[in-house]
Amino acid sequence: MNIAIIGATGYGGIELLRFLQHHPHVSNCFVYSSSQDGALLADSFPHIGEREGLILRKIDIEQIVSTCEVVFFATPPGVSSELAPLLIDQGMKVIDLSGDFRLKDRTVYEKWYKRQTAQNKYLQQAVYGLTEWNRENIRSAQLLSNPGCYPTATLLGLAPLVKNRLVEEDSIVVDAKSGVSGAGRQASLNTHFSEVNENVKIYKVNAHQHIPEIEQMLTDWDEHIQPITFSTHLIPMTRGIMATIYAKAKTDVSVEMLLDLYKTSYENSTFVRIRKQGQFPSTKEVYGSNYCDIGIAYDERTGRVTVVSVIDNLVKGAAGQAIQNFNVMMGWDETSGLLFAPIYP
Ligand SMILES: NC(=O)C1=CN([C@@H]2O[C@H](COP(=O)(O)OP(=O)(O)OC[C@H]3O[C@@H](n4cnc5c(N)ncnc54)[C@H](OP(=O)(O)O)[C@@H]3O)[C@@H](O)[C@H]2O)C=CC1
Ligand SMILES: CC(=O)N[C@@H](CCC(=O)OP(=O)(O)O)C(=O)O
Repeated sequence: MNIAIIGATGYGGIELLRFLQHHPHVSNCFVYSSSQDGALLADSFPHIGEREGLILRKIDIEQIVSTCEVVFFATPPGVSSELAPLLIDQGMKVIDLSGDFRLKDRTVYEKWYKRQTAQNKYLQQAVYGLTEWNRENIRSAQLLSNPGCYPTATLLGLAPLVKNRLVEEDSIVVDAKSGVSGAGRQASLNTHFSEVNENVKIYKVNAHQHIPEIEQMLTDWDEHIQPITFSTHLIPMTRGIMATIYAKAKTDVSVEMLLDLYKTSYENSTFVRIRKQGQFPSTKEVYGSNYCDIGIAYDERTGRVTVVSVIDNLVKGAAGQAIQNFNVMMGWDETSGLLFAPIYP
């Protein structure tokens, strides 16, 4: 199968290439750029090596349709909403790593992203790719909207609690931290070394674009769920997200019962690993891999559950989950090309 990657000169795009070049069902990856037509991808990323000979091509829809079967977008907001419909209308399969197709209500997208997105019919057609909880719909998807990095960690951590109505609907608080690669490769004031090093910064307080994405999924699972408190922090590391989630239990629960529930919920999900009682994951334990590791505690004094969920933002939070969804869409083993162990230390 031939694959197109649009946005290959960015972090999400180059991570897609890292996995897809070794994928058992992919023969060729073609890489596209809006700014570097004809250049070697190795000029942007010398680590891939010039011998790979990957030349960046101009984004030409007709050329892509005639060469490739599946198109991945790893582009900033506003790009896929413009280009993906042209591919969809010609029967192509599209997997979008951006937020353009994640929110079903255009007015909600416009409020949080402060820009326009695609026509409603494409938003309704898009299938949300939180793989572990939407496999049936993903199998028949033509337009796959890959979840955001923070929503992936948060929703995988919350799903068993919310789906089983175990927590008070208005009690969910998420404290999340991310490495700097989550902001992409382009330099900015907020992400340059001396701003980030030896520093922890909270950002987009009560205004993060992932809040409506998380709430959309939670209310699909339980319509009574109330708005959540969700805070994001930038921390001095390259990759990784930790979402620490707090919620008040509705009924008497125990940590043993919660661990059993999580293990059962994810028993058929290779990429979600539940820690033993008293053990909690750290971001390095999933670095470079498609795993989401989860630890759980219950405080009998407060009646609150704490869930700790970690992922690599560029893998399970972006390229890895996109390929997991690609595998499901194509009817292959969900883990194809993805069973790399985390890099440790
Ligand atoms: N980084 C992360 O951890 C995650 C990112 N995402 C999402 O994935 C997408 C890509 O993110 P990331 O790789 O980090 O971003 P980067 O900024 O690293 O890369 C984005 C790439 O998009 C291309 N691009 C820019 N403008 C245009 C345009 N007008 N038309 C076509 N291509 C364009 C650029 O390549 P060129 O100039 O060569 O065209 C650029 O290299 C974003 O929407 C992001 O929100 C989702 C989850 C996690
Ligand atoms: C560290 C950092 O800046 N992270 C980004 C995550 C970007 C992302 O995944 O946003 P999309 O919803 O557009 O895909 C942020 O917080 O906005």
